Amino acid sequence: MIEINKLSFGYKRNKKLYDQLDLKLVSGNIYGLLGQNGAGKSTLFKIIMGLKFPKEGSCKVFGYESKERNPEVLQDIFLLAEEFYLPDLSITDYEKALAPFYPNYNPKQFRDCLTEFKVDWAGHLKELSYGQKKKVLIAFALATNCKIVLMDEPTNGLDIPSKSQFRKIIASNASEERIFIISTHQVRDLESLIDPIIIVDQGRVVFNQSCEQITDKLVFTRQQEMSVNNPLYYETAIGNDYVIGLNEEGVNSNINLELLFNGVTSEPQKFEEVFETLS
Ligand SMILES: Nc1ncnc2c1ncn2[C@@H]1O[C@H](COP(=O)(O)OP(=O)(O)OP(=O)(O)O)[C@@H](O)[C@H]1O
Repeated sequence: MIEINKLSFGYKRNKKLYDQLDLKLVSGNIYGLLGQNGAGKSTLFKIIMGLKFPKEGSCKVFGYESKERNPEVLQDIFLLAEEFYLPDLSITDYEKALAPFYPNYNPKQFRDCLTEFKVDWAGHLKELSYGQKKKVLIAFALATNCKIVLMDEPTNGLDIPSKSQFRKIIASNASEERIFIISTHQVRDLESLIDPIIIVDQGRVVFNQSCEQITDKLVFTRQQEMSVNNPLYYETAIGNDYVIGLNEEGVNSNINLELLFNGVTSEPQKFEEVFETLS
């Protein structure tokens, strides 16, 4: 549904942010997009939305080049940006102004989601806190029923109970026809929701695996709990060694996303080899 082929992009002429990027994203998934600050996550969203154009290669959404900004594509794709502007309107006027762009918009879904988030839908946007504004945008994004929903750091600014509500709401809105791509640094907020995991680093996708593939091939443990020979990656914390090893014994462990991210970004080749040789 989203096909990126040999895409190169840079803001400056002589400096490429992405170089020959290949990526295929299919419906029925809630992708987690991880990368260090400046890795290019927001830029990738802009390219998919047709807000930035590839310098080389292509980015196709539903078979159309995203740079063409085809209206049929735009009515089925929604970007919740990390930084956003909301006009000086009541929530209902905001809804009235934007909903007509989305043919599958469902007003009941919008109100139900706001009620779940404890935001009064009869309120005014200017009177809301940052977190409440974000909840309005999340609710609106879901109510558009767009087939592709891109969310840039959606849990930033949400309070603790809202983060688990967010996971619940996204999971209940996911379907075989939709693609969610959620970029985040708050991996703990989204553990158990995002799958597959994509990691971008230095202009390329260094990791793109489903959680099943990850737990099949890797084991996440503490050296004190299970002895791992030749760990792929380890971190020492107070009194503990957190380890990623090869899952040679067929053990079922929980993915430690923070550890995985640190491992893949510090030694991408090691992880690439594991997933290439074992697949
Ligand atoms: N409009 C712009 N003009 C020039 N450079 C830009 C522009 N927008 C982003 N960049 C640069 O492109 C790189 C990627 O930025 P981007 O915002 O896509 O990263 P990100 O992965 O989303 O980062 P973060 O996790 O900090 O939000 C950064 O080095 C940034 O400085």
